Amino acid sequence: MSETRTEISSLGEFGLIDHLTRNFEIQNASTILSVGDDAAVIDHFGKQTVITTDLLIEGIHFDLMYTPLKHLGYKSVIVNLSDVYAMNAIPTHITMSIGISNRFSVEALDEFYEGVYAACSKYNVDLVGGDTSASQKGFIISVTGVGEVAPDKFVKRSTAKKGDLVCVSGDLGGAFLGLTLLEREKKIYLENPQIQPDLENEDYIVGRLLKPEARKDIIEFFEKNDIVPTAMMDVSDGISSEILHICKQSNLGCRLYEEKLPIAELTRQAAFKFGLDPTVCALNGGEDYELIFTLKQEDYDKITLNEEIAVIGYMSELEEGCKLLTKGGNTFDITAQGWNAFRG
Ligand SMILES: Nc1ncnc2c1ncn2[C@@H]1O[C@H](COP(=O)(O)OP(=O)(O)OP(=O)(O)O)[C@@H](O)[C@H]1O
Ligand SMILES: Cc1ncc(C[n+]2csc(CCOP(=O)(O)O)c2C)c(N)n1
Ligand SMILES: [Mg+2]
Repeated sequence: MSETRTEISSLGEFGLIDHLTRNFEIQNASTILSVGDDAAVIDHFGKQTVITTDLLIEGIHFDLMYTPLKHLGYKSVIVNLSDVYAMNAIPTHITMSIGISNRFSVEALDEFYEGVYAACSKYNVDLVGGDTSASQKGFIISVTGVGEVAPDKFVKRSTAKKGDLVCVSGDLGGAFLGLTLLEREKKIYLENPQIQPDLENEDYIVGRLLKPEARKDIIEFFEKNDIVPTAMMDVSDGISSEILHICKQSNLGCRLYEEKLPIAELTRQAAFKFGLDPTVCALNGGEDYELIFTLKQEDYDKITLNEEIAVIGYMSELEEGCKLLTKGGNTFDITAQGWNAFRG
């Protein structure tokens, strides 16, 4: 960020909006009308439209003490696009609404929007509107994403079938360990501001928290290989919570295998350093923004080539419950211990 500090009041609300959106170029033919009117107009030319919205609140979803604004702008878009991909759809448009306190300067918001635009450009999404307001305390962000999908190719949570394979993309638990590390360093710093944060060799887990990506590649892989998952959702709260949503909504049980859970070596090492069980971090951590999905068994051969996809179990009868088979041969009930903003 530059050294100058421009007060938002010097631009006014409309001046600020013009300032923040002045250089943005439209990338999608479906964007008929963008920023500047009462609403945007989108024409999806015969495709179906998916729409999803997310709220991010300072102190609940992010801490500005260790979150650079550019990363926050990027992540705010990513968490939303992840929900669009989780419907097997391609995101095309977002709106971005912000509530800002007078702590923020125009330069600070420029930095946030640099991240927003970086994500839009990487994922070919147009920012077509939003809303801007003052907030008495804390930074509030609301993102709405719109995407398109071929008629009836969208994938719900409720349509898994007995015997289907349970799969997950990427690896799990890293973001939670990044958060654990940054919270620890924050506490040390607050107790003794002379001590510099010790983040050496922790780029991977910190990156998983602060700069997640959405799994566009997995949706493109499905399209290319003629795969339509039977059910899918994204992993924001932790896979234990997410698989229970799929089971409940599909009226089925499941059996997952601890040894099959994809956990990066760097995540495993970080867990041991904190005296935590990597499996528990992978199951309950949250903010992985990976995709969990179920597939017909006959699609197994098609996915073995993709190293970014792990088969972690299968769907069973409702009566069999939702179980985790441990490396030691024990069976546990999977419980929803994932992230919950309302837990006291
Ligand atoms: N205040 C609300 N009013 C109306 N619908 C809501 C409200 N809050 C959530 N929903 C809807 O409830 C469903 C579940 O929402 P939830 O936010 O738990 O799922 P999610 O989008 O997968 O989670 P995440 O926010 O972590 O991405 C979605 O269909 C969502 O649109
Ligand atoms: C300061 C701070 N506190 C907690 C967390 C952890 N966290 C925030 S949102 C979320 C899951 C998805 O939320 P939602 O379901 O609301 O989209 C998790 C695990 C964090 N990153 N920063
Ligand atoms: Mg979701």
